Amino acid sequence: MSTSGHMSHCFPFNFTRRGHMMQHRCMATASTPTPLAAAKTMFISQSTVRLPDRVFDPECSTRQVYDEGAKEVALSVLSGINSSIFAYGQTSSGKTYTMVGITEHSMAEIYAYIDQHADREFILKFSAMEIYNEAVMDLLSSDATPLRLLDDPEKGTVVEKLTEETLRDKGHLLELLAVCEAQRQIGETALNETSSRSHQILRLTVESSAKQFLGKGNSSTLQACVNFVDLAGSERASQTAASGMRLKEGSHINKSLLTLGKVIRQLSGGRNGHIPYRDSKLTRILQSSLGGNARTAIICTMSPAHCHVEQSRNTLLFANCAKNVVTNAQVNVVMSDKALVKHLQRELTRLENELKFPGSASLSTHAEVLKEKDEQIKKLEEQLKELMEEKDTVQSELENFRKVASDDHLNCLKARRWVLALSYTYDLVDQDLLIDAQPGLFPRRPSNHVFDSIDECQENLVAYPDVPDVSDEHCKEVQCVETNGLRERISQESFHAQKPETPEKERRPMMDQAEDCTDEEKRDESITKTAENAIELYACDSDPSFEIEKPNVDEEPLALKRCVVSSRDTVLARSSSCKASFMVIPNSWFDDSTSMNMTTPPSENFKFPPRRPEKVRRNLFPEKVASDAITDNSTGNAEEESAADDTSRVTEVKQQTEQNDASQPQENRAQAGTDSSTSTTFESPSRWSFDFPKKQQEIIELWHECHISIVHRTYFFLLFNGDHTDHIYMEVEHRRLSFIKSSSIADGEPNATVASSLKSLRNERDMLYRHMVRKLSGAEKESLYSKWGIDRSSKQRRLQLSRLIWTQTDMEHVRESAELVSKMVQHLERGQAIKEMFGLSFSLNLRSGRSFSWGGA
Ligand SMILES: Nc1ncnc2c1ncn2[C@@H]1O[C@H](COP(=O)(O)OP(=O)(O)OP(=O)(O)O)[C@@H](O)[C@H]1O
Repeated sequence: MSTSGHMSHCFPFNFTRRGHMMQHRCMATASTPTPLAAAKTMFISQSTVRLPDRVFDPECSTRQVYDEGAKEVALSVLSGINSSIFAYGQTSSGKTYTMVGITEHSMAEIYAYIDQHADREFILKFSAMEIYNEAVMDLLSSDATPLRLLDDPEKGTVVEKLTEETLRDKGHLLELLAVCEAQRQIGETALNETSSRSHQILRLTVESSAKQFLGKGNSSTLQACVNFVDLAGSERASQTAASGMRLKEGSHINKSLLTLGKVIRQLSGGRNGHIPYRDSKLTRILQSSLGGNARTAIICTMSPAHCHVEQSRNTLLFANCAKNVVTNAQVNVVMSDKALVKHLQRELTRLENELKFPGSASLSTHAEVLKEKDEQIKKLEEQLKELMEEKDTVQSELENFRKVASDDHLNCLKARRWVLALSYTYDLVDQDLLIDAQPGLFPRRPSNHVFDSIDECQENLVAYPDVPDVSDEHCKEVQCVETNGLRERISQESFHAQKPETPEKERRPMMDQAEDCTDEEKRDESITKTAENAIELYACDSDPSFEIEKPNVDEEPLALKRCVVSSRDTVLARSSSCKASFMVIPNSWFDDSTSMNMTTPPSENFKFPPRRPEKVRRNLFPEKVASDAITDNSTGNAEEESAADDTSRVTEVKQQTEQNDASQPQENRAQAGTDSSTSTTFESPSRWSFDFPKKQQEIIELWHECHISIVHRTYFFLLFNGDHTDHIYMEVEHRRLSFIKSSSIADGEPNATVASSLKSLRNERDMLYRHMVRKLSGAEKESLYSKWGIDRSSKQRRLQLSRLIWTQTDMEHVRESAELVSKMVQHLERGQAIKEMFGLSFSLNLRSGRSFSWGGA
């Protein structure tokens, strides 16, 4: 590239077009109107690969520099992309020499391209200007008047009145180039005898259209310009020995080059802040080429002379910044009105489609949206299923309520029967005994008879006309039995003594008392007798061994006393009515709303083994039984054997009791006899702490076998935790459960009681299932699912959980179940319940406030 020998290197730096389409309104044309000036210009994005930066050695020809560093940029103009090629460097480093060669090669190739593309019509325009001492001069005009720079909103900076020649051919261009060269300010300096004293800008505008569309109104035209810029060289006055005019020129040159350096530096830093295009005419005119819609190549020239090392360094610094500048070159398409309308219509359709389907730009997006919707549908289906399950449960409950409501009358009648049983000695104790005592007074009924239906009950009432009808008010009497019956203690002797001899006229007032609910005392008196006896009978029948442990029955507290039976007490034996009184032990300590088992008639809850009352009677009244055996031959040998067994068992129990009393430490007995409050502790605390786990486990197993209410189990389990005063309650519970168990399978197979209990359990589980939603947090539920082996993805996991509660008898499961239920049941916290309610609550509780409610239910 060197011609004079003192220039050796050339650095072409290409400004690279990046980014995408920008609606850059720019017409890089002169002020002279062109045939396409009225048309609209569109900018179309085009991906362009950034050219590599190159360093050329002194021996490189200008052709090589052009080919490898400037050609692609220069020829971009044929594709509708603006381009610029700069030469930057110190004075006399070969800028002008290089740019002349680059311009010629470019022009030659442009014309060669035009020649090769006959299908397109090209229009080439040429303009030239120089900036001399900060004045813009038209190089194609003889007028030396400086031109003004105008800011056009569409075209950017425009040089006013700049001559733009439409080229006829290549020769015409060469002529104009010659004119420019002639017009340009050149001066002699110490470094260059033909030193350029101005910045020269040669501009070639190329417009091309496909010939086939020309004149049809729908053609589009590519329009772009290429600038060949030969900058004046930076110089030092000391080196150029400039003075006077040359010094002034040098000052302007340096000033404008300084601004160019600032702009390049600013642009290379990412366009942050103000870019001082307007600080010089050079940067103002080249604004679009430096940081706008153009591809740009900068050729930096340096002198190898050692004395120019500082200038060379500055040139390299400039080049280093320039290579980082990024421009936004676009393909400039000028469209006719018709073509523009067509294009805009297409664009409108596209935008409408985007509006119709927002966010659905791609198939992948569609798939994602569909997947999301599917998941939402699945969740909703799951929720719907759970809601349907809840609805079914509630419906079934509603049906139960309705049934209960419709059976209300039935229940009252059943309660009436029970009250009758309580009120009349005829049926209170054992009709067999009464009949035996006063034969003929009452018609005989099967000793173990249990009413199976209300019809039978009514028939029975008809069959016993002496028994007055009891109003529905007696339904309330049932409650009295529970609330008051246990408070009073009636002498067994007086009760027993009055019972057989009570004449009908004496019994009648008792009946009146039962009917008169306004007189509570009288009612209590008549009913509580039977209630107490019922309790005693219960204890009697459950486990004789319990009696053995009792050191002093007379001194036992009331609660205990009612659970302990002496051989004398058992004379009351059981009757169907007695059995009723504690057959209605609530299987479910449950909400009133679910207490259908509460309304279950006592006689339907449990049924005695058919032969059992007879056996008890035989044991207790062997003489009477013997006489009965004479008059009633219906009893067989088996019964006699059984009676003998029972008799021997009672005898054995008595013997054991005596032995136990004898072996009991004196101090214990003394204490038991003097301190009734502590006499409930049958065993020493140390022994009880040893026996408690065993007893507790037995009770748990009995709960399981007897299908006892979950809430009851939970309540009991949480309340009684090994304290020595718990002994009595646990003993009572144990006996109660033992009795229920033996009664429920008395016939060798489960009776209706089991089904009823199971139904109650199911209802409880349903309630648990519903309450889990509100009472348990998501984390708690998740933890339980995993702990109890429930598949967390299962749709019925909550239902499964409710079905697993209290289904095992191992202590860990029991404890977890109790904790879980306590969370869901109101008033189940420790301390809110009283232990006493477990000791003697054996009577019917139709509307008792003691029933536990579900929180929020
Ligand atoms: N590659 C080259 N081969 C041969 N001669 C060259 C070459 N480059 C430059 N010259 C000669 O060097 C001299 C200075 O070159 P040129 O005028 O191009 O420098 P310049 O950088 O334009 O100087 P200024 O900034 O002062 O205008 C000219 O006589 C030119 O012919």
